[in-house]
Amino acid sequence: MVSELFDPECWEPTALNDEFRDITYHRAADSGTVRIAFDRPDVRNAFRPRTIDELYDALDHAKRQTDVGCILLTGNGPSPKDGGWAFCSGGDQTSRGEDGYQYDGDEERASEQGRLHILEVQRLIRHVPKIVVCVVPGWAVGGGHSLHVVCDLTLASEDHAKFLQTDPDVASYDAGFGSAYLAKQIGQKKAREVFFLGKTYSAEEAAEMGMVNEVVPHEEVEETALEWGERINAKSPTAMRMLKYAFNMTDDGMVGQQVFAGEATRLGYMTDEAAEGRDAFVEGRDPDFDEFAWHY
Ligand SMILES: CC(C)(COP(=O)(O)OP(=O)(O)OC[C@H]1O[C@@H](n2cnc3c(N)ncnc32)[C@H](O)[C@@H]1OP(=O)(O)O)[C@@H](O)C(=O)NCCC(=O)NCCSC(=O)CCC(=O)c1ccccc1C(=O)O
Repeated sequence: MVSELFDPECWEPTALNDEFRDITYHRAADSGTVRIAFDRPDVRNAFRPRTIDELYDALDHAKRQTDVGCILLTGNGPSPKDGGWAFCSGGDQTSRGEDGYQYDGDEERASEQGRLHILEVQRLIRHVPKIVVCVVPGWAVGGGHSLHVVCDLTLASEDHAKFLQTDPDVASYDAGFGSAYLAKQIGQKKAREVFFLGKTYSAEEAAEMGMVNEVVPHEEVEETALEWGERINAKSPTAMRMLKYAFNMTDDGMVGQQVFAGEATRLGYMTDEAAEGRDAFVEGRDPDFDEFAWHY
């Protein structure tokens, strides 16, 4: 069993799925939605360096599927130990060494240095030209909380989802999206409360604060997520991509401008006008742009 909420009839394992140990990676049987899930339920889906490597690889693979418009990011469960549910409880504190999180005991990667590369995953979620939905079936804590913040949308289980920031308890601090971008979502006072008081919020409270889009009964979470995927996939890929980058741009500085502008350039390249510029160069003649309007 992948997860108690996982309906095997709706999903097919991707080619990469068998290579992964810490996550699972499926594609919807009849729509352009993929499901990437933390698969360490006995430790509330805490991530170690290997987990992050696999997550990055799955997201990067999903990015390159041109018939996929929606990525669901979730956590498998419940825990076989105590029945607890989690999306993700952040960095695995037992893997934490002096210079980051260690590949200890991971025979394939043991020689590498400590890592802090969940931020690379955050940036990929931010820039992937698809809509990323965080599907929260239980705890979203620490670095797991920050992941939900950076996703485009969040759907939460009414019964088990709980939101908590423990970063300062373990002397960690996500000073980027996890905190500053959270403040854009729920306001400065509330974001400071999340970090400085470390309260636990229910799914309903998180929705009222503006960091969760919708709360549904636990057993309906994945069904609803798949419905969201279908809604997303029915829309114009170009419009959705440009909108995502437009939403990002005001907070992402020059990188936000670069990503949006890159897509504008792609659209420009698709025109006859751009073809004339390219062809003129290749044919060794001056370009003739006379037939192209100076649009206003
Ligand atoms: C998540 C809890 C609130 C759940 O509480 P509860 O339901 O009572 O369950 P427990 O009995 O506590 O836990 C069950 C079981 O899981 C183990 N476990 C839980 N979380 C972790 C964890 N994060 N690491 C390791 N193990 C974990 C727990 O020990 C139990 O094991 P047993 O053997 O069964 O006893 C609660 O568990 C909790 O508070 N967990 C800790 C949450 C936490 O502090 N997370 C780390 C925050 S810091 C972080 O995430 C790093 C952020 C980060 O990645 C980053 C930030 C900035 C720059 C770079 C980076 C980066 O790249 O790393």
